[in-house]
Amino acid sequence: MNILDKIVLRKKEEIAAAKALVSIPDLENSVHFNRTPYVFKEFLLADDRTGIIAEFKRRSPSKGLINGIADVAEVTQAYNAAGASALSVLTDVDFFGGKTDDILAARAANNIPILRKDFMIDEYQILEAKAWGADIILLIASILTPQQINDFGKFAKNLGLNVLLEVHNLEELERSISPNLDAIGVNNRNLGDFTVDIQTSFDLVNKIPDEFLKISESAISNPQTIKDLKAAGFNGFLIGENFMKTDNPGTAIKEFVAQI
Ligand SMILES: O=C(O)c1ccccc1NCC(=O)[C@H](O)[C@H](O)COP(=O)(O)O
Repeated sequence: MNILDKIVLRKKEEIAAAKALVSIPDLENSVHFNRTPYVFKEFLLADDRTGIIAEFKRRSPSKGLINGIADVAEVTQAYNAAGASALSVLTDVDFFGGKTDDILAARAANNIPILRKDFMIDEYQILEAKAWGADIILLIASILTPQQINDFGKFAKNLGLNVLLEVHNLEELERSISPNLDAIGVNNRNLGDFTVDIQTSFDLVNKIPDEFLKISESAISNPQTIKDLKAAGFNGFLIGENFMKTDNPGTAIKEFVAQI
């Protein structure tokens, strides 16, 4: 069984446990549920923002422990102050060391969009994202059918959330495009074998219809790469490990931004 299959299998158990603990009416009555989410596009294209979606990531299947001590409010505030257009907060517990409280803490500390970064396979998770104060959800093409992408996208849009679709190749892109999406991200990491190649983004950028925001995801560590991706047509750049692996992710993003 590959890692994605393992993640999805465990995710089903995680969702069943969450449903038993917190009902849908409880989610709908939570403090953030009725707030109007930020519009992702406005922050991604703003002149005073960098296009960087800065990720809070403690660990990953490919790298193991990345940062066991960083404080989510402190780091995300520093990302925001450095000009991040949005924050990505991993909420997967077992494989990425995420917590529900991470989104709540990031929400309380910041006034820019937050992506709930997780493996979304059930509408319940979209309701959770809204209840926790997220603005954007991720739909990963390799674990969803085109019908699920369309339906989950519609469900999220009806809640006012922004929707980011993640693809890794042309076949996933072509079968997954739906009107219920705001942005399409090209993941430079192959989630099956963890190999990374920025060329994946350059190969796919012109295949993404211009009505969608274009995001390059993963394995970005060089400021020159941002310049090259921008020139190729990308609007956004999802970066996690490059900042989180340092002793001070806030300083790392500041120094990175000074060079783009
Ligand atoms: O990062 C992993 O090892 C990973 C493994 C399996 C599924 C997803 C994975 N990562 C999720 C991501 O998309 C990245 O956290 C995100 O794009 C940031 O990437 P990076 O800048 O390389 O940390």
